[in-house]
Amino acid sequence: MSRQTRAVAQGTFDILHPGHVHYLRDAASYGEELHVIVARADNVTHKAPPILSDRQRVEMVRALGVVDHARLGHPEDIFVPIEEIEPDVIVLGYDQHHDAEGIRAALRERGIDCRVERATAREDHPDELLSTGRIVDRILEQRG
Ligand SMILES: Cc1cc2nc3c(=O)[nH]c(=O)nc-3n(C[C@H](O)[C@H](O)[C@H](O)COP(=O)(O)O)c2cc1C
Ligand SMILES: Nc1ncnc2c1ncn2[C@@H]1O[C@H](COP(=O)(O)OP(=O)(O)OP(=O)(O)O)[C@@H](O)[C@H]1O
Repeated sequence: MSRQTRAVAQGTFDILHPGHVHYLRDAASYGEELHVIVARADNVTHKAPPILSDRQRVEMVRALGVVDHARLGHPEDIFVPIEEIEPDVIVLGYDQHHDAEGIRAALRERGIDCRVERATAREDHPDELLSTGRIVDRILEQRG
């Protein structure tokens, strides 16, 4: 029997919101099995560090119905989990700072045969806060 096609999504996933659910559903539509790599807090250097622990963020992502497998990322080399998962496609988030061409080049260099696609954004709705940063700001405004 042929194996299921694997899609990979990745991110910090600190304080889950419907934007995360949209991304993971979109990523899941690229394959039959969705694997999620949760960034280690030590590697989140491009924005404020996550509020919740590595362990808690992985547990919450793993509990989502759309997710088949979730794991904590590697401490140093983001391509180690990719080599282990052997995905058919990596789906970048709509606003993820990673450059798709740069990732494709790194994959080629390592001999990994895998597509790189970009997910769509969830449309803003007046009753939704679709950003962890904005949720934290709202908490500080209302409870700080
Ligand atoms: C293909 C790919 C693999 C990744 N693997 C890891 C990893 O092994 N360990 C890790 O800490 N972060 C990993 N990341 C996450 C990024 O390093 C970065 O922290 C992540 O995009 C979080 O940013 P965001 O929440 O703003 O999207 C990976 C990202 C990509 C695109
Ligand atoms: N509104 C949204 N629509 C679609 N995808 C989203 C949305 N918000 C987050 N994502 C995606 O979810 C993944 C993880 O996002 P991340 O953990 O950085 O959350 P965030 O809410 O964007 O954080 P912050 O507000 O701190 O920047 C990223 O790939 C990101 O593109």
